Amino acid sequence: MTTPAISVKGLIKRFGEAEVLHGIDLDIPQGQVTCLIGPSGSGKSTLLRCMAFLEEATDGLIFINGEPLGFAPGPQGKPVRLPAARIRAVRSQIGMVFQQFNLWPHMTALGNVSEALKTVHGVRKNEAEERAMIQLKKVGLAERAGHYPSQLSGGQQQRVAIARALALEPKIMLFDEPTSSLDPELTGEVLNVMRSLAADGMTMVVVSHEIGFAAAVCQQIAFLDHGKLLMTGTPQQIFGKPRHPRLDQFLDTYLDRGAAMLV
Ligand SMILES: Nc1ncnc2c1ncn2[C@@H]1O[C@H](COP(=O)(O)OP(=O)(O)OP(=O)(O)O)[C@@H](O)[C@H]1O
Repeated sequence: MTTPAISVKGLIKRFGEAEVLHGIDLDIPQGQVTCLIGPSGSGKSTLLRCMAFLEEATDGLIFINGEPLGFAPGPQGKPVRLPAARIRAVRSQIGMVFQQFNLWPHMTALGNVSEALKTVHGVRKNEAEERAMIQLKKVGLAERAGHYPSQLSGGQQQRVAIARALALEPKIMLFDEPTSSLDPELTGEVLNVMRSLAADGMTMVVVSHEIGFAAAVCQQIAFLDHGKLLMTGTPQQIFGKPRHPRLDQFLDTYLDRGAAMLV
């Protein structure tokens, strides 16, 4: 069997006294798109952020392409923290895109995409800009390379943010509500870029309220509710009838946002 791109085992996350993830087990298959859906506050972003080691798990383990992320199994079964260099190496396989684009306002699109290649990876300016242009082409923004964020629409800014993540050549891309701050027209252009990444075989995990996108593009849907993974399956298994009553309740809330097609 192929090693999952990400394997989450018994993940528990507490913020102080509050436990928000209660023991999650989830495999993210290679080359597929997995969508995390669920009501607000169910723990989707926290789970995604743990997968990127932006949050440390309180307990449990996460493996990226078979390698432990952050913590490895210790002698008494207790997770043991790995050295920072090891964490960085495993983490570098992951690219992340957030709801807020967080572009540097004083840099052009090309500057934003090439910056980390130069400063973090020590790539020479010319090569970094060549590689950045390849990614800007991929997201359909080659002709906007010289524009500053203030001269770009929200959708274009998010596409630059995607290109910036792709420039570091991740094996896995995580998206945390990438279209939530965009109006429907601009949402479509970002989802199209994500569709084409999926068609290229990129492993992706997407937290999204775009149920239509989840149904059409994802091979796996994971439904979270109150910090528990209630169901995992294909869109047909998850959205087909009869449905879990909690899922029906959740979909009812989102009917005006693309889920009507599922009913
Ligand atoms: N840094 C934090 N400190 C304390 N509590 C947090 C923190 N981050 C998240 N939480 C809590 O964890 C729970 C899960 O939050 P999370 O953002 O993961 O949910 P979500 O499903 O992504 O919600 P939404 O769809 O609204 O973004 C919530 O109760 C939230 O208040």
